[in-house]
Amino acid sequence: MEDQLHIPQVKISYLQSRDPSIISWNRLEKVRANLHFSSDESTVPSLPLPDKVKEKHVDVYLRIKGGVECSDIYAIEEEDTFVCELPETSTTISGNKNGVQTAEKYKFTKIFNSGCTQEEIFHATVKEKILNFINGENSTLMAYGTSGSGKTFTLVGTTEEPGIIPRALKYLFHSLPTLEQFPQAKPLPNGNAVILDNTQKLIEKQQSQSILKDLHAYKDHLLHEKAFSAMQQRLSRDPVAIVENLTPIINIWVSLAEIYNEQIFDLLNTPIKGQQRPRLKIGGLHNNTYIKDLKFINVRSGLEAYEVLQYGLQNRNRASTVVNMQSSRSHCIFSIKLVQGYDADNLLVSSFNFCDLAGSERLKKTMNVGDRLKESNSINNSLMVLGRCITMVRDGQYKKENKMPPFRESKLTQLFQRALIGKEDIQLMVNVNLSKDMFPETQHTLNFSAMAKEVIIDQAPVKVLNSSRFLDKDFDEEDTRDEELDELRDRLAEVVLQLSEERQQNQQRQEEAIERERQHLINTYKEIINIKDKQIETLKRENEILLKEKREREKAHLQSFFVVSSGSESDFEDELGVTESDS
Ligand SMILES: Nc1ncnc2c1ncn2[C@@H]1O[C@H](COP(=O)(O)OP(=O)(O)OP(=O)(O)O)[C@@H](O)[C@H]1O
Repeated sequence: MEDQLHIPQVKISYLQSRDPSIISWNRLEKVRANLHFSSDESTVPSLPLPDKVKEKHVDVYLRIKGGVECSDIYAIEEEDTFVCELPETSTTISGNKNGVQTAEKYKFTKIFNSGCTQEEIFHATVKEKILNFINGENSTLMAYGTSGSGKTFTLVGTTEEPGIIPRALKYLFHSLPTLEQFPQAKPLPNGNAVILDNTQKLIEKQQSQSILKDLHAYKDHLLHEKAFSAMQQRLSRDPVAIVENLTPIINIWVSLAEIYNEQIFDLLNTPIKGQQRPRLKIGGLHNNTYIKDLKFINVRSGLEAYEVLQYGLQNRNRASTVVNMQSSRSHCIFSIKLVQGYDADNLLVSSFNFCDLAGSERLKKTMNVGDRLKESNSINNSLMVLGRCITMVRDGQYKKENKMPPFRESKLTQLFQRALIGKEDIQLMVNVNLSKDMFPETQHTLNFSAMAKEVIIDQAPVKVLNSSRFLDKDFDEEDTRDEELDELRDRLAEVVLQLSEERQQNQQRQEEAIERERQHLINTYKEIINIKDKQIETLKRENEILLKEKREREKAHLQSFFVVSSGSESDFEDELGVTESDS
């Protein structure tokens, strides 16, 4: 049985964008770097290839939010073990629920206490990865945590305390020589690159200049510029990496995308006035998923890249919620692409993705309604899918379970599936707020990170020196099929949404009609009751008159009878007084 499971069964997925090396989850096919040299190899100096990376686990860091009072149920042992005392009713990750007070231990690559500076965090996490990036390795850093736990602060930071991204940009550009005025090669979304002709060079230059010009019109632009130059000065004493064997072509490009309510938008694409920002689709190509039509902007310095980031961030969906005044309502992906090489046939593209995930939220706590509630549902759902994918990848690696993680159930996991299965370098920055009232959220976050920490990265980084022969046209057929599937899927989602909206509207209409009918009946019955009340009043009055008349008649009758029998009217009056009071 065991042996049968190990027979590779490579099935071509027509749901593109699944990594073809995924055969089953207990077996990840080993794919070795695939280098394409079309010209005489002896005349082309080869690009540096990293050594085969030893099997290792995903790096998971824990950052404890500063400026909040920490609950005393938490403790840090050494620099990598986080201890959490669980109340009797809690369930541990190992499934314990025995009514005994237990403590759960969580291992991290490193724990950053609330007093750690942004600089310390950068040095311990991303700095080394930047060198791997220059060597052609892809890398992803994801910031995960509940809303308000400090994800954006860790990645982007503030003008006084710049985060990992501006520091990474500074470090990257200082490790490279001064870049050419005009870009020579541009990355394609599908992972390849093309050499630009003179006209294209001009167009690309204009694109980046127009974005920078737009940004310079913002009033707080100067603040960013000052903060970045202040930071550059502060870091100028830091050792700068010496990178050898750099190629004649070196270009850096950046992009910024957001996944908002399961729709992808290009934050560097300013829509024409009055129009909505277009929705982008996911494309798939062999072992690569990418965002189609995402704009990449050429940058020549850390400052330029940082400015482009700031430009895009102004367009990000943010809103004030109960837990965070400036809550990010979307997952945001800032990508840096490095294109290096010699000529059209020898280009290498590496990417570094920084992913600022939207924070998970407890709906009860956030008390969100309307748009905020819709966003919360979408955020929580995609994070749940991320958790399920990580758990299933980990179970596949350890328990040899043969299940396909549900990558396609959310745009986020679809885009990062290659990194999530451990075939590319991925780091997770887990942000927690250890205040007492955040206990359930913190425990959930810790359990998530424990799963992620166990995922094995078992693949040497794949390097592909592309040839222009392998550009778009070769993949047209696959792309078209993908596009058709994407369109069908989108159409289906739209129809489902439309149906559910119509059902809701119908229900609302029905409820309104019932309410109207109810009100009508109430009013009708009220009127009937009014009329009846009036009739009763009239009857009462008539009855009283009749009674009075009758009494008058009887009185007259008695009077005449008395006069006839006794002869005195006054005697009758006296007698009547007695008679009336008696009666
Ligand atoms: N380590 C820290 N030290 C000081 N202030 C912090 C720290 N972490 C976060 N903050 C502050 O807390 C607030 C919320 O942080 P941030 O916006 O980064 O949270 P987030 O996790 O990105 O939230 P969301 O998911 O809702 O966008 C910000 O004002 C930020 O400056």
